[in-house]
Amino acid sequence: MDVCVIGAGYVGLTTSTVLANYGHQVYCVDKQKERVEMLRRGEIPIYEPGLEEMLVKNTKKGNLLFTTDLETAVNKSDLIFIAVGTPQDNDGRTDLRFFEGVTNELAPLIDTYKLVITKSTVPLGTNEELERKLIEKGVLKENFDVVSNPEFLREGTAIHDMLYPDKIVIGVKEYRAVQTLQKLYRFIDAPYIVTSLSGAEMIKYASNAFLAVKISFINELAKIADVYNVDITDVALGIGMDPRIGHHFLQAGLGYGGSCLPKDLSSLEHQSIKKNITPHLLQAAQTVNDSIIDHYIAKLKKEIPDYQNKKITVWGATFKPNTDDLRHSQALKLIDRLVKDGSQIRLYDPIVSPNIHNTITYKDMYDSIKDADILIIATEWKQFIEADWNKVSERMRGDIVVDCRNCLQPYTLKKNGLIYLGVARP
Ligand SMILES: NC(=O)C1=CN([C@@H]2O[C@H](COP(=O)(O)OP(=O)(O)OC[C@H]3O[C@@H](n4cnc5c(N)ncnc54)[C@H](O)[C@@H]3O)[C@@H](O)[C@H]2O)C=CC1
Ligand SMILES: O=C(O)[C@H]1O[C@H](OP(=O)(O)OP(=O)(O)OC[C@H]2O[C@@H](n3ccc(=O)[nH]c3=O)[C@H](O)[C@@H]2O)[C@H](O)[C@@H](O)[C@@H]1O
Repeated sequence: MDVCVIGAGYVGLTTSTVLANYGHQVYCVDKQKERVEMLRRGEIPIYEPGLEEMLVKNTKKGNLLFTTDLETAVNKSDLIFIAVGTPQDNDGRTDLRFFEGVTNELAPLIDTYKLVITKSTVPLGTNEELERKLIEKGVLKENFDVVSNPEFLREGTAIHDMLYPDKIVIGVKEYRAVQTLQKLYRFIDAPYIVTSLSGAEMIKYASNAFLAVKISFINELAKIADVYNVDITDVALGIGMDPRIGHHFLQAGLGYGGSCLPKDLSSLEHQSIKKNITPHLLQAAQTVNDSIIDHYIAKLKKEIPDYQNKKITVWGATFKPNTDDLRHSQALKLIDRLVKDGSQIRLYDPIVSPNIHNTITYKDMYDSIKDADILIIATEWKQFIEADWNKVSERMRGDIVVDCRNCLQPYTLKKNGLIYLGVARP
């Protein structure tokens, strides 16, 4: 099938590459000229394991073309995916600027039948509104169907998640659209959940909200466990054995960040308030997440009252491992807070070198800890979990390692003469 994908971000690039890899002809459109030129050269603007190789292979085969020319891409395609960003505005609502921009650009280009598929995460009612606007702008009703097909991939495992999803959610008004999508996704073996346009929109928000609530739940329990000298990892293991609870998303730590969980939870909160429903649980999850940095700074202060005068090294800047995404990174929030308190920070991250006031970034992990008094692990990259702790101990001046992600083995550190401070791990 001939497919146009609008937006060459994490979702647009993964969708385009996977569809091209399984035999479809894909035109991936982005309005950023430099990004398109980079992609044409086979360079990828994001870090996503495995994506570059698959992208380059399909670009060379001619299955995957990058362009800024929306008109040609739409003319050549039967299916149009919208995968542009839907960020958070200053009040925490969804900023639909890019999505509405696409609606306006698409309307004059649709003069034969197209399936318009929304991959972007959009508030309830947005796809109904998209249909209404296209008709209002002169597109004939018989020339298109709108489909809501939200994406559930995680950064860092995007290709795997797209190829092996636990379900494919399709919100439709016309059943014929379901058959077309089943043909498109014939290489994916997953159950289909077919629902209304807003039903699909809500499944997406509900998923991210549930994950955020689950993380805040374990983080709140970690605070309680800490004061009772209980190891929170034992508690997570214990409750996770119950299949009704499950082990996933029970890792206590610095809290959730990234480009989606925080913004989608906040958006759902606003969508709810707009209809006069107070979303107590959603608000509580955000309150817990917002409190974590302060909580652990207070803990650090208790252990080391003059921590501002110490040499602190932070390992990890991205919002989680295996991505270069710094959006809403809790690690960056922690660094920001330490800098505000007067500390000079030395930072090492395996992928990014962000330019942060009063922070020196290092290219080598072990150089970054030379003469450090305190080492803080803010993101659980594999390199940190597998670090040579004897070397760390020799390089550091002090002996304190703060594991904000509970990703290290306390015993290994203690064996190497280091003091381990985890999250509720006595
Ligand atoms: N990042 C992720 O892991 C996931 C994101 N989502 C959702 O997917 C959507 C996209 O997210 P990301 O890929 O992270 O976004 P992104 O911000 O990384 O990329 C969006 C791209 O769209 C382009 N764009 C904006 N307006 C355009 C226009 N009018 N024409 C052509 N290109 C345009 C931008 O230049 C940018 O390259 C969001 O709604 C997000 O909530 C859903 C699941 C996973
Ligand atoms: O809508 C989206 O964009 C995506 O948002 C999340 O994916 P992602 O943001 O890539 O990252 P996650 O793996 O969900 O992690 C989110 C945050 O939660 C934190 N986390 C995760 C799990 C856990 O147990 N504890 C915890 O603190 C991570 O460190 C990270 O900061 C969802 O997991 C995806 O299903 C969804 O498609």
